[in-house]
Amino acid sequence: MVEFLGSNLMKFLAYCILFSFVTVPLVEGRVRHYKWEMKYEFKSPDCYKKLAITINGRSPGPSIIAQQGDTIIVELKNSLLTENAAIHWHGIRQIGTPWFDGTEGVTQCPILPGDTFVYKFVVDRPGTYLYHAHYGMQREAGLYGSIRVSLPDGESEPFSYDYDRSIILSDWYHTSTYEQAAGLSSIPFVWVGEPHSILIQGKGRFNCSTPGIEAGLCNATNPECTPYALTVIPRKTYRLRIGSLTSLSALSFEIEGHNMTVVEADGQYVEPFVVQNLFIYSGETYSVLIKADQDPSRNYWASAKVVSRNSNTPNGLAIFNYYPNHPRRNPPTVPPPGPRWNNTEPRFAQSIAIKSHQGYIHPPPQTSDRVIVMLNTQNRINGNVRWSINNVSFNLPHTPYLISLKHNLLHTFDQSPLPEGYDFANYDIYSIAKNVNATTSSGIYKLKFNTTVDIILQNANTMNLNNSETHPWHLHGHDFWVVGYGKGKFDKFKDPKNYNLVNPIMKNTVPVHPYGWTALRFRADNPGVWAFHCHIESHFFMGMGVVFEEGIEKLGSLPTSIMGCGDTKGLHRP
Ligand SMILES: O=C1O[C@H]([C@@H](O)CO)C(O)=C1O
Repeated sequence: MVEFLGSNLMKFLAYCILFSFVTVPLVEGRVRHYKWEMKYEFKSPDCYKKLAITINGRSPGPSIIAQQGDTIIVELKNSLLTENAAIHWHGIRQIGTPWFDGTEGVTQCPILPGDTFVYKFVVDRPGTYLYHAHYGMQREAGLYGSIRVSLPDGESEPFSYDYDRSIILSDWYHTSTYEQAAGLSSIPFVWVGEPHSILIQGKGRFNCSTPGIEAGLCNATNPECTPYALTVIPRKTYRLRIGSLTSLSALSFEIEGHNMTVVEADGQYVEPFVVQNLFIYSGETYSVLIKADQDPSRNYWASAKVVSRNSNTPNGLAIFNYYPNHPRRNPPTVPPPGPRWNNTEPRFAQSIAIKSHQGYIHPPPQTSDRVIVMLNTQNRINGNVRWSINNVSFNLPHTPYLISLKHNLLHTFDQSPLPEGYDFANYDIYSIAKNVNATTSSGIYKLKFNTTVDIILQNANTMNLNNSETHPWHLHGHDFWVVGYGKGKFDKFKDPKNYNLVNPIMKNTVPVHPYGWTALRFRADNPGVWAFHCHIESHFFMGMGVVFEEGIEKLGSLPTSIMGCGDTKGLHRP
């Protein structure tokens, strides 16, 4: 009897174990441990020598290559000698770890020179993500890299390819972070201007014969500025993961003679669509499939051109290299000129074309609990040029919100609520900004936990005649559904009726086009404090952002490693 029971019990247990394996795949992944050191080093990414911030000697820094469910540990040593730092993991939602979002002033104190800070978080979804500095304007100095998260073993994607490659597009200035930041906060205002070069995977080419360039600073034969070569085997299909971490520029990317099929955006599968050139804004990532199906006896140009601004920056060039041609052999053709900078139509069209992949639709909630309209304007406040949301320009406090809110240090930031909208009836978005009564604030939007929030980003004219810019807005801690784009002034009665609530794409960064509006919907379901801002580095520096708080009461105690600055001094020593 005992024997009988025993053997059946064994069978039952074996069945349970087997069953649990079948229905609940093991999601717990590996731990991937990185040891990084940030330093200033002289680099010549576009042949011109300049101080750059490197990670382990490189800019772009090392890639994080992981699998869904892995835990990433980055031991980050700040060897910048005299400068603080922080790194944001862009597109990683930090569920349960809001303190490791890496946003200085919002989720942590800066990492002091000489200190090592340990970031630890789970990459819970497959896709293409980024990391970059989130302190002052350090991203401009080259502190960034890419994160690639693959599917768990045995799972497949809704498309196929032979090889997987990643590139980062960026823009590059010969002025330093300090010259830029000081100029932006000076009276009179000194604008950062257009970048000197566009870099493709950290390589560009400045014309060393430009008049006024000091001898010895620019060397056209420096191997550091050899164009990046993407080597391909004829007839194979490549998945190219493209991320933009420009400081300012909106780009159009293309590979001469090759179509690109867009399959992923910001970590979400999209219904595939074919483009000749891809518009990409700072903070966005895309995966495109490219078949190496052209004449294999030569190389082709890959080109990134500035759009949306009347820029004199030369196009960034790389070489799409057909093996076995030499990777440094220039293509026999003139690089493609790219689209006209001021034609917004194809950019709107691309935005509207992106839909969630049919097999991967996460439908949005059909209604929202709160609508916040955000009018984006450029203003002058006390003589400074600033950007404002509903006439309020954002000021980052010295004590990070996450710590202030959790430890009731409420005197550290403005407590008055921020405006939910703007008096649209009386605001002319086509005229030079007239809202002279703009103010600054470090106030935040408190969102009720587990509610659905709509944000309407409304663009307008800047302080210059006939000028409205493109702003890529990035939300930390969430993906949002992009439920609508429009031209002109948003109509709160008419436009919501045309929202796409069937198959909208989810993203973490989205453009608001010149004189247009973009509508987003998200669930406030991730306890923490999250920045939402224009990803143009100078614009965020000039106040173009807001902060959301949700569910903070659900968080346990904060790690003491994020403390030490402002009014948190003393909190970090128990
Ligand atoms: O914020 C900005 O300031 C300048 C210009 O509007 C003022 O000189 C510009 O092009 C921006 O994007």
